[in-house]
Amino acid sequence: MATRIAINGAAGRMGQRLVALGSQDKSLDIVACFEHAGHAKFGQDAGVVAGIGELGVPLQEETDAQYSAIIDFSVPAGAHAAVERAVNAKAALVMATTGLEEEHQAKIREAANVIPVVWAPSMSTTVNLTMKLCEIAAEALKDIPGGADVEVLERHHRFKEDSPSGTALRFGELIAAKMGITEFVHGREGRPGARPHNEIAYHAIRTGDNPGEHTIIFGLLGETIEMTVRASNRDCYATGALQAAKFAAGKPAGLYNMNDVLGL
Ligand SMILES: NC(=O)C1=CN([C@@H]2O[C@H](COP(=O)(O)OP(=O)(O)OC[C@H]3O[C@@H](n4cnc5c(N)ncnc54)[C@H](O)[C@@H]3O)[C@@H](O)[C@H]2O)C=CC1
Ligand SMILES: O=C(O)C1=N[C@H](C(=O)O)C[C@H](O)C1
Repeated sequence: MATRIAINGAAGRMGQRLVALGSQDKSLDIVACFEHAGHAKFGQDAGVVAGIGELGVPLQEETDAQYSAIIDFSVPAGAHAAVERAVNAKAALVMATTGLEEEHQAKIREAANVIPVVWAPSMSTTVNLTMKLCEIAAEALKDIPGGADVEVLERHHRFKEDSPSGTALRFGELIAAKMGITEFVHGREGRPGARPHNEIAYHAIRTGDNPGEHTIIFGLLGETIEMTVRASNRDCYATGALQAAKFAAGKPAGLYNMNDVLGL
């Protein structure tokens, strides 16, 4: 039987790709498409808005439909609403929105006591694989003579509201945990002085319509290793999120990540 899903933020850049790809997947049934009532296309058919023709599901704030998973790609307030919807519906939650304040993050952790939650800053297979590779590099380089300097560069479209990306922050956290790094900086200017080893720096570039790329640099004295992972469109995130919804629906309550979903 198909997994019945709801999409939160359904008229957004990601929401539209979820509607388009989810509607082609015979193992899924999109039964609700939530949007902010102030959206210019609120009330219109979600499939028409996504450019795939009539889906029979409007952009709405409420639904009577039953669903077993809800996927959220929206904004912090929308993510908060998605948590409440998931808990009330006893449905699984796939949380993809980034830039969440601590209060929103606490709500997600609390929800995971009663429902299954897949929470990840990137639903992409190659990004999650690169995270694993960076952990291997960090472990190998943590005690290298002369030290290894770690910097995380990310590039995204001009419309992105949060910086640095949630993915960049996760790369930094994972590497810091392996290397025992405790300081984080965001860009540099003036005369900050010689670079300390106990620091990871983030650099966020915002141009055009870039769907997302991350470069992680481990700079040694005499050689450098860089890992770059790059999306050419948003479908890598959408397919990962749809896979996460199928994975989580019906699972025991708890916090899961994309390694669980992808078996990494
Ligand atoms: N985890 C992942 O793999 C990925 C995460 N993201 C994150 O997803 C989020 C959304 O990204 P985009 O689709 O590019 O943004 P977007 O701005 O195109 O879409 C957000 C949508 O949420 C809607 N919205 C606002 N308030 C809402 C509410 N209260 N309830 C329901 N919907 C509401 C907006 O009207 C808009 O249509 C961002 O935080 C982004 O960083 C984006 C791509 C991949
Ligand atoms: O806003 C985006 O577009 C993206 N956001 C996510 C993030 O902040 O990490 C994931 C992806 O890089 C695209």
